[in-house]
Amino acid sequence: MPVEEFVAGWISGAVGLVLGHPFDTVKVRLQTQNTYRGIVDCVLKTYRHESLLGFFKGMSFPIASVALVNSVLFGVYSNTLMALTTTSHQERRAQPPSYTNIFIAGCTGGLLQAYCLAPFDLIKVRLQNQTEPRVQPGSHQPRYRGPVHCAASIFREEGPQGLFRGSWALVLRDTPTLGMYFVTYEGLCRQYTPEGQNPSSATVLVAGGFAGIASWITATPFDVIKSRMQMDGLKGRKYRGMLDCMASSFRQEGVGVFFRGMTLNSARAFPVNAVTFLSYEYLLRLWR
Ligand SMILES: C[N+](C)(C)CCCC[C@H](N)C(=O)O
Repeated sequence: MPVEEFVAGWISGAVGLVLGHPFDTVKVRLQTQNTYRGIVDCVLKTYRHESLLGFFKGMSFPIASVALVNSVLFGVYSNTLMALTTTSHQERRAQPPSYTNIFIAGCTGGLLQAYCLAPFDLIKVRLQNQTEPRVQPGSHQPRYRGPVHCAASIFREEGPQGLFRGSWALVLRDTPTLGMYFVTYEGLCRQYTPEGQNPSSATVLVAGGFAGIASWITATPFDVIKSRMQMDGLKGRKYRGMLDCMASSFRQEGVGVFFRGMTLNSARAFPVNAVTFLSYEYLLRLWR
C-alpha cells in the first residue's frame, strides 16, 4: 500500500540522520566559515570549544522533519513510479521498471522533498554555525536560543520568505541528484541479485551506500551555494542572488570552493544511506 512507503521513508531517514549529523556539522562550517584550515582543524576546535555536543547542534528539527521530508521523497518516488509503470513496490522485482522511469520518479520525489526540506534545512544550518559553547549563566548568549527561537527570529527579521532562503539552490541540488540516487541504487541491486529475487541485506547496504555517495558527490557544488545563501541575510545581505553567490565565491576562492565539503559529504553518505535503504526495504517486507 502506498502509505507504507511514506512511513518506511520516515523511520529509515531518522536512523540515518543521527548517524550522519556530526559529519554534517563539520561540513557546513567548512563551507560557510573561512576560519578553519581543514577537517581536522574544524573537528578539534569544535570539540575543544563546544565539547561533543557541538557536533549535534541543529539536529532536533531535522529529526522532527525527516518524517515529512523522507516520507515525501520515498512516497512520491514510489507513487510516481507506480503511475508510470503500473507496478507496486512488491511487483517491481518481477517486472523491473526502466532506468528512465526510475530517474523521472526520483527527480519528482527530489523536487517535492526539497521544498519541504527548505525551512528546516535553513534552521539547521544557522544553528550549526553558532560556535558558542553551551550557555552558562552570565556567558555570551548565542544569537538563536534554539530551533523554535531561530525560526521565529528569521520570520520576524527576514519575513516569511526568509524561511525559504536558499531554496532555489536546494531544488537545483536535489532534483537531478535524487534521480541519480535511485538509478544508482536500483542499478547496483540488479547487478548483484539473481533475477526475480529480493536483494540481500549486504547488497542493499552497499547499493544504498554507493547511491548516497554518487548523489552527494554531484550535489556538492550546489550544496556549497545553498549553505552560503542560507547564511546570507544573517548580518545583512552579501549576495544579490544565487548567480551572484556563485560568481563571487568563484572569484574570491577559485573553483575549489565548489568542492568544499565533498569528502565529508561522501563519508557521511555511505553509512547514512546504507542504513536508510536497509531499514526502508526491511520495513516494507515486514508489512507485506
Ligand atoms: C540529493 N542529495 C545528495 C543532496 C541528498 C540525498 C539525501 C539522502 C539522505 N537523506 C541523506 O541525507 O544523505
